[in-house]
Amino acid sequence: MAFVMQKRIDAGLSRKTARPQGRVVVAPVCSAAVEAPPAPAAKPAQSYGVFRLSYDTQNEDPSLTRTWKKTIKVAVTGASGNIANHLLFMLASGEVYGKDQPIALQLLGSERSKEALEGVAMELEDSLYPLLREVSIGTDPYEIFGDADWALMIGAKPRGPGMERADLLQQNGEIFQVQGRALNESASRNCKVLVVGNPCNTNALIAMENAPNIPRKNFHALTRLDENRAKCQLALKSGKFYTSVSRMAIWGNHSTTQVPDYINARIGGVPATDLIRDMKYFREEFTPKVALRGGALIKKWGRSSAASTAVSVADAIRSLVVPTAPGDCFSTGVISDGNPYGVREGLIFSFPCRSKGDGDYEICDDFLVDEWLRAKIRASEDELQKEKECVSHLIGMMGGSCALRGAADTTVPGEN
Ligand SMILES: NC(=O)c1ccc[n+]([C@@H]2O[C@H](COP(=O)([O-])OP(=O)(O)OC[C@H]3O[C@@H](n4cnc5c(N)ncnc54)[C@H](O)[C@@H]3O)[C@@H](O)[C@H]2O)c1
Repeated sequence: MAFVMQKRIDAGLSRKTARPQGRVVVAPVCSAAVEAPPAPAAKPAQSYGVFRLSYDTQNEDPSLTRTWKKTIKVAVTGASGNIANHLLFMLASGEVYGKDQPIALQLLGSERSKEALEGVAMELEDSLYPLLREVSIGTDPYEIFGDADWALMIGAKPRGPGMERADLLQQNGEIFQVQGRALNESASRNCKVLVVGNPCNTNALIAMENAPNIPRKNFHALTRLDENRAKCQLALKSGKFYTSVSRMAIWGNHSTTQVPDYINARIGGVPATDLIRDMKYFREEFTPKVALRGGALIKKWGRSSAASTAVSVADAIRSLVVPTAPGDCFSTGVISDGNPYGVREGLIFSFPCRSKGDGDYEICDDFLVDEWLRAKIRASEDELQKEKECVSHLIGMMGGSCALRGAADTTVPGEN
């Protein structure tokens, strides 16, 4: 049921006093800020700039606010980075969660990006998005994840010169261990978590294993960009516009071992393999074109694919809050526990999924897996198992050794 959101002013204090815990500065109706009494638990992040001001939706255009839902809190890490620079404005505009969904953005940056983060908040202020009701910024994940309904984990360090993927796993794994613990402590118990920062599958695994208070099912790694790229390639090859491509699954890791599944894909409702009768193309061209697309883009433009990644994050979220069309699927990296395809349990693995639009999902169980596909899936699964062993010390597992040292680099070109 929709209801009118309201920031009521009682006894001269803003809604922030409604939160029992935390030491917060509150803004009285018409005078300078006063301090609320200190409380024991972790303090919530303070609102930024214009977002400290009070509002009352009863004074706003009722045709706009009448049907609004309760505000959701969305935490975004790496908020001053390239991907977030596109994504935040999509989130605030309502095109991701809906035009009736007010939103609070809680933005996490690193110590180095503090000033830039303030710049991002200023741009959000100046954009005057009606649905954007609160913005807070900070560098403490315990604060920024406070009560978050969604955590979009984009922030990660880039690979330094000469670093192997195994080093990146270690470096960024430590970030996701800390942030997983913070999610566990501070976020909503049903927080949905989408990890973008690479290596995203294993980072999501680390965050999940460090956040036992949040259901394992709620953790996702972004493979939607790969799905979107695969749809585009099938459109280019078939001569049919990309809106006609469905059931385009990505299996496995977000790396060059990913498996874009042409066997189950459809174009205009017809199996892609009926329309494109060219197995050599599928096996030798299609798969590498999808996996290497980011590198091709950098060669042309000198920039990484931040905009299309942001769009794919928006798509990934929408896939969970809007029901999946009958017979279709979307790809997302999720916990493999209990999957119907015999993939080893305990990995964050990309599967074809569907959703009723309630934030939850199920893994589709009706995808055909032939011998070729199975071998490819197995290779990606093996890689993820090795990645897991490389970070065993970050997820409370005993005795893993890192077999990826000196291995071929499978990071998607154009990404760290
Ligand atoms: N899964 C995918 O499909 C996909 C696609 C593209 C990029 N990526 C990955 O997304 C990540 C971000 O890409 P980008 O282009 O936005 O990079 P970027 O370097 O522009 O931004 C990253 C931001 O993260 C911040 N950061 C670093 N450590 C942090 C921490 N501990 N907490 C919070 N913030 C922190 C940095 O200060 C920086 O502002 C990279 O790891 C990249 O490889 C994933």
